[in-house]
Amino acid sequence: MITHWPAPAKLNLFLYITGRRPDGYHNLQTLFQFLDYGDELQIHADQSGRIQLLTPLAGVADEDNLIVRAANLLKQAALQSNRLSASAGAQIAIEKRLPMGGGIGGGSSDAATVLVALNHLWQTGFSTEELAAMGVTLGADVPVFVHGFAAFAQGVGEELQPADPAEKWYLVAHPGVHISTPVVFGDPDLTRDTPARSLSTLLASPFANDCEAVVRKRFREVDELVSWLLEYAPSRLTGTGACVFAEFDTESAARQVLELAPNGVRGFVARGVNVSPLQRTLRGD
Ligand SMILES: C[C@](O)(CO)[C@H](O)COP(=O)(O)OP(=O)(O)OC[C@H]1O[C@@H](n2ccc(N)nc2=O)[C@H](O)[C@@H]1O
Ligand SMILES: Nc1ncnc2c1ncn2[C@@H]1O[C@H](COP(=O)(O)OP(=O)(O)OP(=O)(O)O)[C@@H](O)[C@H]1O
Repeated sequence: MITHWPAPAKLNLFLYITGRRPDGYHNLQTLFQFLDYGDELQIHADQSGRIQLLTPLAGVADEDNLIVRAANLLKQAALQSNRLSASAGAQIAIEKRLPMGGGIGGGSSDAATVLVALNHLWQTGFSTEELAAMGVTLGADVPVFVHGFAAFAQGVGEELQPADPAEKWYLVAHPGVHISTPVVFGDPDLTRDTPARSLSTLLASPFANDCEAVVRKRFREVDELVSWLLEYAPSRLTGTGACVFAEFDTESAARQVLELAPNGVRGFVARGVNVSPLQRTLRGD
């Protein structure tokens, strides 16, 4: 019985905005890779009929917590298709390591891990596609975490195609500011007209993030952090921020720079991986 389930972070190695849909959502071309670093969940299935979160998150009501929402979503879908009895329940605890709202996918990854883990523990037999379809209702990034392979994503992030980018070492740093995703996507100066390109063209071009210019303009802390990291390595924003990452060939090179980080900057060093730690756990690797 698996009891410990990883919820890894992700990076958007590149992120381009190719247009805006009538409903206001943006069409993206982005390359997702996982990190071998993240939250860790302990999950025990029981017969209490209840989803119990043993470790509430500060500032997030339990019913809004993506962990609880994902568990309830799976349970409802399983009840409706007669795969589960109403007495099915779970106790879930999380060791939260990922900064919230950092653009490294913490909440989405927690949700995906709960979907995959409870589908396994409750033996509800949903396919990966079915879990991803449930997950996208919780957040645009949940499907990539459910599938568990590095991916080139298009549409609003739901069209996934497996990819195999180099597995570099990253210094991921948080400048200590909160950045709201809708505010970035709503900025009038956001670049929204980058021409769509093929994956092979994108892989052969320098990687960039179309959100970075407006985020650097609005947040001096991000601007300064990117400028500082660029002195050492190729560096940019992930998602809509606030985290930025710098890319290195070795772990020790990344750690050396982390030790020099200015006051107020929190960070960690992790390896980029193309198969997610969640997939490895499920496969028993
Ligand atoms: C930018 C990424 O971090 C790339 O990985 C994600 O697509 C963002 O995913 P997320 O934080 O889960 O965002 P969601 O909760 O799905 O969307 C938050 C808000 O951001 C805007 N939004 C989000 C995704 C998208 N493709 N276009 C948008 O315009 C919408 O206003 C939406 O209401
Ligand atoms: N389990 C959870 N972990 C983190 N945040 C959660 C969780 N449940 C709900 N939330 C809410 O979701 C918000 C966004 O959190 P998250 O860490 O997923 O953002 P993010 O890293 O910006 O995600 P993305 O990279 O997908 O944009 C938080 O500010 C918090 O209010």
